[in-house]
Amino acid sequence: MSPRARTVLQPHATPPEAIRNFCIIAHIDHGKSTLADRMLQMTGVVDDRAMRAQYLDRMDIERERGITIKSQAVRMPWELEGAPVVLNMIDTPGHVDFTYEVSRSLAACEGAVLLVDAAQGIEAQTLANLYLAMENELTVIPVLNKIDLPAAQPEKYAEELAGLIGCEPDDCFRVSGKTGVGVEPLLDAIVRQVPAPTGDADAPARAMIFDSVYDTYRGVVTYVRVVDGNLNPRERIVMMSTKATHELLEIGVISPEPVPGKGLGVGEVGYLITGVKDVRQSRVGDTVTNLAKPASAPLGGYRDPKPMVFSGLFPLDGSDYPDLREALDKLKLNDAALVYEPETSVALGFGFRCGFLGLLHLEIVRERLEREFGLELISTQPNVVYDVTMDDGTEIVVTNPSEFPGGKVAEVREPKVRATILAPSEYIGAIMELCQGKRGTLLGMDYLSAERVEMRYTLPLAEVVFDFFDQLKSRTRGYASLDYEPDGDQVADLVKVDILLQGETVDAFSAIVHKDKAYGYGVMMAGKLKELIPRQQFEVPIQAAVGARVIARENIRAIRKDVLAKCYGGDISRKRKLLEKQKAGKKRMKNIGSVEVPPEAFIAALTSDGAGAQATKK
Ligand SMILES: Nc1nc2c(ncn2[C@@H]2O[C@H](COP(=O)(O)OP(=O)(O)OP(=O)(O)O)[C@@H](O)[C@H]2O)c(=O)[nH]1
Repeated sequence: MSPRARTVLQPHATPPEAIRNFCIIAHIDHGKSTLADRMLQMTGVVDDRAMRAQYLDRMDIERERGITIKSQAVRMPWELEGAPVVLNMIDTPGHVDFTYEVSRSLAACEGAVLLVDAAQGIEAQTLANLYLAMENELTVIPVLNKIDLPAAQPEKYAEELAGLIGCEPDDCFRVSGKTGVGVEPLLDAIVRQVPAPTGDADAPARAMIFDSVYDTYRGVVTYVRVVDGNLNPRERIVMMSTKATHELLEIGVISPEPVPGKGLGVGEVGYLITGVKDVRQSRVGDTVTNLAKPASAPLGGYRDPKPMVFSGLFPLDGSDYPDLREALDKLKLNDAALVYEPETSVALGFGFRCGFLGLLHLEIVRERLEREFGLELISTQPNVVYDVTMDDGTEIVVTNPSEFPGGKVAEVREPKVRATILAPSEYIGAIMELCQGKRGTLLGMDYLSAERVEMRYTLPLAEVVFDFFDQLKSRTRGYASLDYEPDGDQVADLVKVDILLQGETVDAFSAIVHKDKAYGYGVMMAGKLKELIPRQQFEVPIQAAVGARVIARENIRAIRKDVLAKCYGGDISRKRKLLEKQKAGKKRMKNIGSVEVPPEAFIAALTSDGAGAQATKK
């Protein structure tokens, strides 16, 4: 694969007419990173020897799981009919948890390559991303990928894709990111079809931050798209949402490694370094301007990252608590959406209540804590945020079930989402049944072709974050895909179910559930704990209760474990040894009242129903 000859334009001296800013949008696994790799190779940005699979996915976790968490922007030189051009490719994350980051990356572009796996067809995220691209008024180039696969059906899916975006099936490009077939014509099409950026070169500088990444050596690296004016090294800049000022220590482009330059002009995409150490000081969506000649208004679309899902994280070994705090402090530098505060649990000891964008975000954070910081953790059932209004008008925001007020509650509001589900039409019945069971409301249904249907629902977020995705997959044999976005909140009939061991509430197991599901949750949890908690020397009742009303009960029968039974003859030193051993074993136990529970029982009870398992790759 030899790169085509080209002239390289310098960032500060590139006229906007020669710039094309585009991104690749696709459902997870449809081959976005592979296609991006091929483009890097064909434009000569990465030579064949340095190429490694998924060049742009830098974090180890990303490469191992094959998902893209952080977007990156790469500048690629290209030439069409003798005219040099610059292609800025912005790689976007594909998962629902990161929709806001996707929307900011899209806002930095004029065009989008809509990539669809030619063996799979359109999926829920293809649609969600297409709608986002249309909202941002991007020119969409439809592309069918993986045409080298024997199972590829490009003709069939070209019809589907053309019907969706209103073009002719022949307008859909057919490529293979793996073999490189069709990629060169696609690069030419990007130059022809995607509009060049427009902006006022003489106006005060305005650049939008679409990503910011913490680098151990350089501090925060901020990715920006210049809309008006220009940014130059050593200038002082202002972040318009926080009014914080910084000096521009370095400004440049990524191609594919950082190349410092003399500045960025209208339409350019690049990075800046100011020496700040925390990504919160350089927020995605914010506008950067010049301190000496500031812009009067920021660019639109800025939003604070808002955690949607909360969970408690506790070290398995209580003495690791300071390490956990330090690890979270470090992770926060790279993750503006992660929030946490100390929490104490009767059952699990000292830990942190953490807020995440969604379940995948939770899993990634947890995995990084375990892998990069060597911590062993227990995480409690994830829950959403509830707004509770009391009879006397007091408002309480509940991020932890144990904070749910016991008094006179007037109203509880829970977040809801708009979900888009795509599946073969034979599964309509199964999907409807599932969504109804999850308190969903059908908003509409459309056939994309004779055998594929798009269903739109509103669902409570709390029902989606548990095992919804797993159930959807199993009921549709893996054929359905799901995407969702926040859609305000709704009043719901919710109660808190407590689990009591010998009359003591075990806070880690309290849950806020719909009234109709309280009984089911109580019976399930009591049954599970009965299996998991070893018998004690006295009878232990396990109860599930809503307020003072017990809704389910199990008993763990008593035993008397006589460790001295084997010890005949009365050898006192051996007796002592056995008693010592028993004492050491007891040390690891957590005490709930007088009931001793091994930590493993908590872990099993909290994880065995797969609450977090659905956050893995789609
Ligand atoms: N046969 C074939 N396989 C491909 C092609 N493009 C990608 N793949 C494979 O499809 C899988 C997913 O590709 P990725 O490039 O990681 O997909 P992605 O869309 O970037 O995935 P995320 O980063 O998770 O969003 C990988 O196993 C690739 O090797 C192609 O053109 N042909």
